[in-house]
Amino acid sequence: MPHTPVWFMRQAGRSLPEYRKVREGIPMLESCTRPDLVAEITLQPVRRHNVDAAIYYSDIVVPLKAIGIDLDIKPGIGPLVERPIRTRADLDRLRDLTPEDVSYVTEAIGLLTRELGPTPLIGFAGAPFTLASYLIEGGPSRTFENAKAMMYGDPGLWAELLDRLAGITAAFLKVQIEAGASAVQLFDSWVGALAPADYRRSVLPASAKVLDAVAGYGVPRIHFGVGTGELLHLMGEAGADVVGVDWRVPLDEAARRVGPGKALQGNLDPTVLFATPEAVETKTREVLDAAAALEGHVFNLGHGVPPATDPDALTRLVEYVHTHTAR
Ligand SMILES: Cc1c2[nH]c(c1CCC(=O)O)Cc1[nH]c(c(CCC(=O)O)c1C)Cc1[nH]c(c(CCC(=O)O)c1C)Cc1[nH]c(c(C)c1CCC(=O)O)C2
Repeated sequence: MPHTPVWFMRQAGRSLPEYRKVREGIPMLESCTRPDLVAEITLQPVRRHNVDAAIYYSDIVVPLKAIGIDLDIKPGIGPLVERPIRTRADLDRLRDLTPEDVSYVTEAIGLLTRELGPTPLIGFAGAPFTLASYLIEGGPSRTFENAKAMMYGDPGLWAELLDRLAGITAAFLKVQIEAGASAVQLFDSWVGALAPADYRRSVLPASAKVLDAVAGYGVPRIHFGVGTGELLHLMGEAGADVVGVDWRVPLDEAARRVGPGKALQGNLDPTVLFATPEAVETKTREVLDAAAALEGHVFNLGHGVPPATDPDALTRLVEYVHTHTAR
């Protein structure tokens, strides 16, 4: 590529008026099962911002819904699970995922790879910890008290739950890759709530199982979480090719923590987008300078695009990264 590649987590979605228009009256999870709508929403930010990759429009809870978990996404709140997973008997509700459960994904990716041409399509899934946090808590949480109660108090049950989720997640990523996704991202958004020793013991084996299950396809595997400064080394150890970094750790320091042999993705603070264009450029320059000596860099925000972002700020940012990293 003649410049540093750039895309944005949550580049599709509420920051775009064209997204709000096509989603009118259609619930989030229903929209994820309609291949024509999925393709259109995935393509919207590619057309508008000239980003270097599309990310498949879906949600981390889609594979759980597909195997029959009773959950919904409430606007402004997030995923809510009717009957949380708390006991060994509850594990029976987490059956394996088959390609037939998510045939709309295969169909949508077929449409997308034809439309996208050479532009890569990034598939994704939620990592076992982050999925478990929603399943056990029953919804979003700041403290993860129920999830941690299981992790600390019943490590056997916890390990079985995470292992089952790893199988579902791996199957879901395989469907996306076999349909044509050219890279995958494993979102462990909330894993920064853990201390390194607990991550190593209670989470790393399940995430490593997912990453290992798709290693043979040869597509780049990105692994991302928020607030993971103290976990970066271990997240690299879990096996990804690219480690996503939030805005709290500069990329040169992140590279020291992750160690050699990996590319990094990130890490502009998303809320910088609410500042003046000059401030966005200054902060972007800082990210690019910190990335100068990396083995590989994919420019991104340190987390998802906030819904209230002015889309023009994102278009300008892509242009800035392209022109200032031109080789
Ligand atoms: C934790 C998490 C979830 N979902 C996801 C994560 C991991 C990424 C992250 O850390 O942000 C992943 C996700 N969800 C969505 C995408 C789309 C692809 C893209 O990045 O452009 C991706 C990659 C669409 C979505 N997922 C959701 C929306 C908004 C729903 C809507 O438009 O009605 C979109 C576009 C809903 C959702 N789903 C989830 C939350 C917290 C929310 C927000 C609730 C709200 O604020 O309304 C769970």
